[in-house]
Amino acid sequence: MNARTLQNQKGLILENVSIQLDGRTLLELDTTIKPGTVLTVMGESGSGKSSLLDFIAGFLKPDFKATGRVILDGTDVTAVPAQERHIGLMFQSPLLFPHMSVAQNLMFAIPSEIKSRTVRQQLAEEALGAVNLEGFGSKDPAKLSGGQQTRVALMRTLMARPKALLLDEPFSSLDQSRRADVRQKVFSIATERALPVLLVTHDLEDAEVAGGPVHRLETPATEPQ
Ligand SMILES: Nc1ncnc2c1ncn2[C@@H]1O[C@H](COP(=O)(O)OP(=O)(O)OP(=O)(O)O)[C@@H](O)[C@H]1O
Repeated sequence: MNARTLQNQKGLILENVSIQLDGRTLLELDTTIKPGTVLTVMGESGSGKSSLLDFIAGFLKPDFKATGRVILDGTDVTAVPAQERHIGLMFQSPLLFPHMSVAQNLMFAIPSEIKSRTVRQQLAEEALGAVNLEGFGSKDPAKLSGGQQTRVALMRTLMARPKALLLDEPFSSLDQSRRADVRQKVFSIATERALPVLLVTHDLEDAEVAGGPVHRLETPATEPQ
């Protein structure tokens, strides 16, 4: 794809991506995730799901080699440092900072261009309201339930105004009813903000609700040591 064609491409393009480990190809993927749609990636343990996310986010471990390009909203970000890619990540564990209140966790992610403390506080409050956690700002994250922490983590990821979302089993610590709620919230925010989303999950229901294409990674013939 030449530079001029690239400029008009919205969404996340994974162009001829190939990841190798110890001289063997772990996975290959060539796809486009359109704005507001979810690509679900499934695969057995060891098939390379985390490595694929690491590559897209910009921190593939040095033991791996990769070729191909990551193109985000028309810009080739393959060689751009992770912190400048504007890609939001969410993992199985919420990973909230334990020494900060819930509101401080949220405000930490707000871009530094927004300097006004009042505005930052207001954005944090609005974010909590969006996931039905009004009034939780002053709480210690450790005192929240798993589902509440996951909702805060989701909003913290979104506060940074990412251009794409990579979700690595983000709902797996939630019980069934909370899982459905949080999942719905994530997908509706992604649609509202026209974010391309790559979701790694083992749950077929997640894939069904996401409604987008499903890519299955091949199981490695032999588990590398
Ligand atoms: N730092 C590393 N050095 C060498 N090999 C690694 C390293 N990290 C992971 N691997 C191997 O690379 C392969 C792919 O790992 P990866 O974590 O991407 O798979 P995964 O599909 O995410 O697995 P899981 O579902 O168990 O998290 C695995 O076989 C793993 O053992």
